[in-house]
Amino acid sequence: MSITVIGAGAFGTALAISIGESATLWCRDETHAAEMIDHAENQRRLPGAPLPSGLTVTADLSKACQPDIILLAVPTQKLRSFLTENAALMTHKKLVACCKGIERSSGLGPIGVIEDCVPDTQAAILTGPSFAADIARGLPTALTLACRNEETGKTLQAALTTRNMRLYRTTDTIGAELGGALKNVIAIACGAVMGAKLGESARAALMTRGFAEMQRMALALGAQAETLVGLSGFGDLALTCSSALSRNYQLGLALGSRDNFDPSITVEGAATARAVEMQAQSLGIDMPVTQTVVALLDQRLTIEDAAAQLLTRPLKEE
Ligand SMILES: NC(=O)C1=CN([C@@H]2O[C@H](COP(=O)(O)OP(=O)(O)OC[C@H]3O[C@@H](n4cnc5c(N)ncnc54)[C@H](O)[C@@H]3O)[C@@H](O)[C@H]2O)C=CC1
Ligand SMILES: O=C(CO)COP(=O)(O)O
Repeated sequence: MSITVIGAGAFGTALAISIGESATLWCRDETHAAEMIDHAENQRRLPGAPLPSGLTVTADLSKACQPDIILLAVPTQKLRSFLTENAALMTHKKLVACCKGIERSSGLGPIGVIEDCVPDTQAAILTGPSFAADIARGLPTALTLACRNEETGKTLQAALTTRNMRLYRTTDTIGAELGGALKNVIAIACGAVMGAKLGESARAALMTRGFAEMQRMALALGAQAETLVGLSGFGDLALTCSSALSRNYQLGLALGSRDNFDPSITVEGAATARAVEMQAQSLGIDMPVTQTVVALLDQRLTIEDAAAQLLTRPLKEE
């Protein structure tokens, strides 16, 4: 079955590599597309990962959008502008969000954004613990494919499972979206703890209390508890909070150690933290770790003050 991947970033390229010769990889920049074809590699975004010989790389969007299944691997905050501009090409397709975040302007997850921009579509999300570099190297990974329509979910699960990506299926799109979005915020917090050398015990505490607030928010918005303890929630939280390969964790490390961080790097958790903080406030949900991350990002709090603030909150039951 032919499949198109929109977005020749690290993740889109890795997905296209794993899908192999039935994949078309669309890149918005013609020069970049030509470079990828010449070098059989995406040297800008995923160096060291050869593109399989049958993989089609193109900058021609109408050519790329022929297949019925389209994977959208652009950052969450860019998804709306891409879809708004190109909605006509996306209508009646099966659109699979391959991004993790909450849109800052609307508070919607990727599926909500897709449904807003392309009403005649069946939207799904592919999420879970998986670094682009691991997928591209053929290392084993397991992800969640969430789609409200069970039949479409089964079709996508079968079409997108590859020899190194094992897909589990759920109809709980809210849980899958929120798990992937919220874990990035907690990963920033964990990176900050490690960057400030506050210790692994502190990181484990933050991961656990961060997971508690992920669950509070997700359940309040209608997610199923089982989804949060699955690959898209706990699974991705564990990966992202413990690996220096994660860009969200790297941003946290930089905040904690007061180092500079390249603002061009895709870090979904920063915008998501702000979107989630606002939503939590309006819903009356207690999310102290997320609030602290926003304060650190805005430089309203030092890491030392942040730790002191979290440690001196009123004592409570677990
Ligand atoms: N890199 C990774 O290991 C993983 C990334 N993801 C998710 O994948 C999503 C994308 O991340 P990466 O590929 O890593 O980022 P990236 O920064 O490597 O690539 C982003 C891509 O989106 C394209 N893009 C940006 N704005 C666009 C627009 N308006 N229209 C069309 N294309 C646009 C860029 O040209 C670039 O090719 C994020 O939501 C991330 O959380 C998920 C799992 C693993
Ligand atoms: O989502 C990811 C792994 O599952 C990638 O995390 P980063 O976006 O923090 O690099």
